[in-house]
Amino acid sequence: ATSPSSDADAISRFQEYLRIDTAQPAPKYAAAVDFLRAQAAAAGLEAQTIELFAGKPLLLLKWPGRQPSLPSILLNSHTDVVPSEPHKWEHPPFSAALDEASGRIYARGSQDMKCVGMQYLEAIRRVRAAGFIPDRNIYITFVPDEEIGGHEGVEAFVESKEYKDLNVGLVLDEGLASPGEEYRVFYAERSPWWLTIKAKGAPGHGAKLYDDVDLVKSGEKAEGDVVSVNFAYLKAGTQTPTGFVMNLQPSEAEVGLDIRMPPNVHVEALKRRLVEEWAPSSRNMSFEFKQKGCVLDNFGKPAITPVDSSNPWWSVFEEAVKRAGGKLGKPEVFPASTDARYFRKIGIPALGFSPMANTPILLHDHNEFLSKDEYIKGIGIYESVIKALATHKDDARDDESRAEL
Ligand SMILES: CSCC[C@H](NC=O)C(=O)O
Ligand SMILES: [Zn+2]
Ligand SMILES: [Zn+2]
Repeated sequence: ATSPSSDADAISRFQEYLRIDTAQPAPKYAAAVDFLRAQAAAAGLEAQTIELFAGKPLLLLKWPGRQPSLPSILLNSHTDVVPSEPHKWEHPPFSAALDEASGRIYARGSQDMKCVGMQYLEAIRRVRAAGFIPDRNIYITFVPDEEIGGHEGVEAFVESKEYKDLNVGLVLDEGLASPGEEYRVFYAERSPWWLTIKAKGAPGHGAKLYDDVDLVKSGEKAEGDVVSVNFAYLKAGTQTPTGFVMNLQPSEAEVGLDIRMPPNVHVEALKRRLVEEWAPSSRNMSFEFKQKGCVLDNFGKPAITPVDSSNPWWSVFEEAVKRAGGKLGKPEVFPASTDARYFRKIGIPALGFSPMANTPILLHDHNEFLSKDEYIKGIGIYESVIKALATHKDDARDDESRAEL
């Protein structure tokens, strides 16, 4: 049970975390980890800082279970946030200003995803205080660098001895806010392919004609189910203090494309198109991937976490959300990318879930906010989810797959 005063304390702690400027490209990771270690101590959790790369600490917390040989649960969140344009915000992005009238807390990271990291900790404090002890080990990770691809974060972590020792059975990671009353949950995601295409040609008179770069925009279907191709930038032309020169054929042009690939997409067809149509070398064009996420897992299958009876964790999760009074929408493919892909790639089931209903989707946007009521409700959801996932069900009526848990 929660009291208004403990809720108020939880909100203050959330604001404190939000006030730490962990924006890329220079996140204050040390400050975040110091704060989180203090929170972990208050929640009675064991803490270990793992620095696989200098200056990129990954905080691993542990709540030991009664039966440590069971597969464990890993609750993941990233500590970094994307940059912001402060002058376009109503409240400074690291003020965590609480608008009293609306109850909204404004901050970069309020949705993506400092809320989730703190909600895990608050939920654990509450279920511990109520005397709950998990059967399986519960781990909580606070990871760096998700927003820049996770290469020196979770991608490296899942290959480490530290990770392998955890015997992870299920990962929870981030999802998205939902403007409606149903929470959203994600069982897969689109892979990021960040592509630059360069065109080279002879400089000279601007009246010479060259072909344009042929670019495609995606059609409209479910957000996560289509390939999307978005311009990130276009770099060309010759600039002088008075503007771009019109009658000078540039010798180089470059386009940056943010491509997102759904897990079931026909990768070879797109690659062929790229080589033959978008950047043919016969036209002095070249391309380079700045990011190229895997569509398939290490076993050659689409990197998807089953959300049916073949995945015994799924029904436990689904029922726990319901029990706490939450409604779940139909499981979706995450339209962007998260660290969950690195777990799915090595065959570990991972669900993307950020319990924010009745909330506009503002991740990476100006004036990102979360209302304090939704934040507190989310803690209640995690209390239910953590208790359910932490409990070993071995009664006879359960099917074989459930028994494996
Ligand atoms: C190349 S990984 C980038 C990860 C980032 N994640 C969430 O916004 C994204 O742009 O989807
Ligand atoms: Zn995120
Ligand atoms: Zn993000």
